[in-house]
Parts: sequence; C-alpha cells; structure tokens
Amino acid sequence: MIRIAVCKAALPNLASFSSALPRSLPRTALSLNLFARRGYAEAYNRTKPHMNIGTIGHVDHGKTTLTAAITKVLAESGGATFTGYDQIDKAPEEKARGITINSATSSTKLLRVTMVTLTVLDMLINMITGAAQMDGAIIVVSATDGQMPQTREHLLLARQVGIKKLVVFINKVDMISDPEMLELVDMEIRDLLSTYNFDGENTPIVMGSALAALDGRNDDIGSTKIKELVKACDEWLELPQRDLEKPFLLAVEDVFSISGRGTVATGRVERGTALKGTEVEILGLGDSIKTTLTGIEMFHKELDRAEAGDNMGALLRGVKREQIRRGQVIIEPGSMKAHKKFRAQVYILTKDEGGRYTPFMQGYRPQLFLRTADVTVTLNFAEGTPDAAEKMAMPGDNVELDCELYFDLALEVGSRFTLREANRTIGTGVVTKILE
Ligand SMILES: Nc1nc2c(ncn2[C@@H]2O[C@H](COP(=O)(O)OP(=O)(O)OP(=O)(O)O)[C@@H](O)[C@H]2O)c(=O)[nH]1
Ligand SMILES: [Mg+2]
Repeated sequence: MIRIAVCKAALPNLASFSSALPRSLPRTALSLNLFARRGYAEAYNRTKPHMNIGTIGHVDHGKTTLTAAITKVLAESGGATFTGYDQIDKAPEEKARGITINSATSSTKLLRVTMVTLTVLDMLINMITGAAQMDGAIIVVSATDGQMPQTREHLLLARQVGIKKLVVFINKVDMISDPEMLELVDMEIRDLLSTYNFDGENTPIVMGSALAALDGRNDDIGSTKIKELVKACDEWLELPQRDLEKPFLLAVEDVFSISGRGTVATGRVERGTALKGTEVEILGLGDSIKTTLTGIEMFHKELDRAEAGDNMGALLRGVKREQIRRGQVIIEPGSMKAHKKFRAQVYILTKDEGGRYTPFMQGYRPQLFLRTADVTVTLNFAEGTPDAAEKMAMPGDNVELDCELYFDLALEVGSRFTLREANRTIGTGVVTKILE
C-alpha cells in the first residue's frame, strides 16, 4: 500500500513527461514484442494509418503466446501470416522481420499494422534508447498472479514514453475457476492503471487464454477473445500524432560504409521531414558537421522524402565512416544545439519498479541514455538545494538535478532520458533547463 502511495505522489510530474515522442523505454528482463511501423516494401503504403503496438507485462504472463495467438487468429481471416511461438523471440540477422497484419475488424484505425519481432536484447536496447517507438500497448496480466512488479514497472515506463492509452489482456483464465477471482484482478488492474495516470475506468480489459487461442481450442476464451482484443485496440488506442511540422531530426542508430556510394547512417526520424538533396547537420559527441543528404533509403527502396516515424538510411555526402556514430543526431542545420550541462526533473525508480534498493548522494555517476546515445553523467542536486552535501535521492523520489554529461549531446528543454547502472533502469527524467 505504501509503495503505491509513493508512486502516486510521483505521478503529477511523470504525467508532464508525456507529450510528443518517446526518448527512452525500460530495460526489462522480458521479451517484448513489437508491432512496428516497419515491414515489407510491398506492404508499405503511406496513405494507410499505421500504429506500433507493443506487448508488455510481467515475465511468463504470456506476451509471446499472445503475439503468436494474434497472428494465428488473424491469419484465419487473411489478416496476418501466422508466426509460431518459436519464431517470435528469435534473432533474425537483419534485426527486425515484419509480418503484416491487416486488422480483421471493420475499424478505420488499424488498417495495417506491421508486426516486427526483435530479439530480447535488441528490443531492450531499442526501447531504452527510443530507437523503437510504441504508440500503444497491450499489457498482459496473468489471472493466476494478478499484477506483479514488472506489471507496475512497465506501466510506469509506458507512461513515461508517452503512451496515453493501453489495452489490458488478462491471460490464463483457463486456470481460474472462480469468477470472483477474475473480478478482483479486474478491479486491481483498474486501480493500478489510475495510479499510473491511465484511464482506469474506461480502459478495455479483455479476459481470455492466449494458449487456448493458439492451440485452437475453447473458442469462447480463445479465438473469440483474441478478436475482442484486436477490436478493443482498434477502437480504444489512438493513432499517434507525428511531429511532422517540426525541424528534421534523425537519431543515428547505426553507420555503414557502402562501397561506391559512401556513408549511410540509419535510424528513426524523430520529427520533421527531410527531402533528398537538403542540407543537414550531424550533431553531438564532439564537433558538428554540415553536409548534404544525398540519398534516402527505406525498405530497400530509394525515396525522395522521409518523415517522422520512418526508419531510414541516410546517405551523406563526403562524410567518412568514422566521422559519424551512434548517439549523434542528423538535424536541420542550426535547429538544435548540443550541451553538456542541464537541469532536469528526475524520478528515481523504486526497487519494485526495477530500480535501486538504496539511495544515492551528490556526485553520483550513472549512464544517461538519450535517444540512441549512452553517456556517463554526474548528478548533483540542483543549485540552491539546501544541505545538498548530505542529501540523498531515495528510490521513489522525484528530484531536481543538475546533470553534467561526459560528452555533449543534442538536447533541449523537454528532452527525455533514462538513467541506468549495472543493467538496470534507475531513473527517468526530463530536461527542464539548459545550463551550458
Ligand atoms: N494455462 C495457460 N498457460 C498459458 C497461457 N498463455 C501462456 N501460457 C503459458 O505461460 C508460459 C509463459 O508464456 P509466454 O508467452 O512465454 O510468456 P512471456 O510473457 O512471453 O514470458 P517472457 O518472455 O519469459 O517474459 C508458457 O508456458 C505458456 O505456455 C494461457 O492462456 N493459459
Ligand atoms: Mg516471451
């Protein structure tokens, strides 16, 4: 009870983290499956709305089974290609493999979702760095356990990356004979949703069995419920608003040298649009470079234009392989600056949310993850904080910190980041003031 109260107290600030695009997501000990806006070239069509929906939830609650079940049930109506359980968490060489799902319902929203499965590790890194975005989520909760620490951790972090709505799937109802038990889980999860600033009252909760659907038995708790879940996603989740109007920004994920062509940086367009032939600036982690975007590639096709939400390859004129790296950004020249010092509002995760067990003091140095960058940062209590030298930041606290990065990064007021140490997320923050 007390823990929840602590989280609640932290929420007004967390809510203000939302808005716009995610900069980071949690490290979790789970496999996370993503329905992403990537896919086969022939399936790609800009006029149809796309959505990225991730499955989240506590370990073993049935995320992978559910993903397989969705593809199976939708495959029967021609809306997807069945992807077996074994294939879902596998590591494909190209990192992401698309399975197109045409929503089976008559909805206008999820006309076409491309489901991409990533390895656990890639998924974690992508989520942390914001390279993969989720527009909505299905949170899977096992009816046998009810909410668990990762259920809470994922809700918190989903909120922090700007997910405003999600759909709940209470799984494994085949193992529950007492209907009162299901009512309890329902109530408990609605409470929890409200605690984390989701609409606990109106969020659709579907109860069923992913395994039954996958095995093709007990349709009343199996395939019927999967269809209900897809319909709920269609109706309840909102199409994302892409930051099309803002100046172009691409977070560099990877860099390749293509013989005869030059250097290509790949990554997700966080905002704006870019036309082939425009001037761009490479920013962060040292000197900035001005160059020309000589080519745009997506799904092995040459395009003239890329926009927010796209994953693109950027061919850059006269830039050597070693002049650009992961963690930098490619922007409209002059639209942003790189900084080392800033003030931030930071929420320190509790141990139940996967965070630290112990407080930390002034001068603490974790890793800061911002978009695709990962840089050591020194944390001090904001200038003017009374008794800063003795003060401690406790798990569950919301603190104002002055942050000093080891390398400069492209950031601005509103930029969001994650703090990590020894493979765990210990805090999430938002930049409130540039200091230097
Ligand atoms: N009885 C029952 N078992 C289920 C159901 N759904 C999944 N399971 C079982 O629960 C176990 C965990 O399911 P997964 O789909 O691997 O769970 P997960 O959330 O992907 O687990 P991690 O990736 O390890 O976090 C497996 O043994 C599944 O067969 C269900 O509806 N009923
Ligand atoms: Mg799994």
